[in-house]
Amino acid sequence: MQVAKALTIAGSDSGGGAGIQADLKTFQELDVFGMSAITAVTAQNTMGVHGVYPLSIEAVVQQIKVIAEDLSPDAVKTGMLFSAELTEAVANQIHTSSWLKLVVDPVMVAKGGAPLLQEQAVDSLKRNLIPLAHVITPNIPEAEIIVGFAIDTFEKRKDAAKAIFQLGAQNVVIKGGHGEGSEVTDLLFDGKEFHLLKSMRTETKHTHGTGCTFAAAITAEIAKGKTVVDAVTTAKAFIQAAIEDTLGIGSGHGPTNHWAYRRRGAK
Ligand SMILES: Nc1ncnc2c1ncn2[C@@H]1O[C@H](COP(=O)(O)OP(=O)(O)O)[C@@H](O)[C@H]1O
Ligand SMILES: Cc1ncc(COP(=O)(O)O)c(N)n1
Repeated sequence: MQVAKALTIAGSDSGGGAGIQADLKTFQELDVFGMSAITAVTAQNTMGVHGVYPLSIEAVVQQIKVIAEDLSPDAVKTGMLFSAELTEAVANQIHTSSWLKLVVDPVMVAKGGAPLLQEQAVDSLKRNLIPLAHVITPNIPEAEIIVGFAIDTFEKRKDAAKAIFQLGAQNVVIKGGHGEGSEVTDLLFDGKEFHLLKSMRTETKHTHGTGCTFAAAITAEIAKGKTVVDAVTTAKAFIQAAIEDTLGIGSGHGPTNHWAYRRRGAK
């Protein structure tokens, strides 16, 4: 039996909707064996981030090294990296392990506003990690921080995708959750062409972990050998189902429904 394997290098969300937990649930739903290297533990629920406890560089590097020695992932995803030092150490390990199928979700701020990446780490992200990315998936505020200009029109979004491509990412997906209108459009730039992925916008407050889940679904599909366009298309359907079939749990911004895509028989 051929088993596709994916590794997530990210933060733990005790509330289970984002971070490592969202990634592993998504990998499993898409028939991919999931592995994790935890960068930070967060005390989090649907009301917000109540504590952030980064792990030591040594602890993070060792998790990645032992996976590299034994389990060779077919694709790797990064999420919350918290500091410049952790970002650089993770990038070094990915480079040393020659992991080419890398999906970078440049997590910066939680939906409730808590910082998950220190400001001084943005430089390290741009210098060390983005050049290794096969796919990068910023939301609009993250893309603005990376490129340093405001994205207030669709043309500017295209300019931002080109600018991030120039930093070395081979495929750039600028997600549209933070845009406006009755549709949500994600924009994929592969260096040559722009691809638009559209869905109806669901009016809901339960969008905790949408970015993590979307990037994890891309990673799972790439681990199975799918092209980037196909992987992003499946990921868009996966997250749309997860948002539409809401679980409605927690009193704040609740998690998405990681079962929804499979239960719909969409797989
Ligand atoms: N209200 C919504 N309705 C439908 N799809 C959404 C909605 N919000 C986000 N999405 C989708 O979820 C994914 C994550 O988008 P976004 O919210 O922009 O990222 P992040 O969680 O990083 O802020 C994207 O594929 C986007 O199209
Ligand atoms: C540990 C961790 N990682 C990432 C996010 C971002 O979540 P979102 O996908 O909602 O932007 C989070 N809230 N917690």
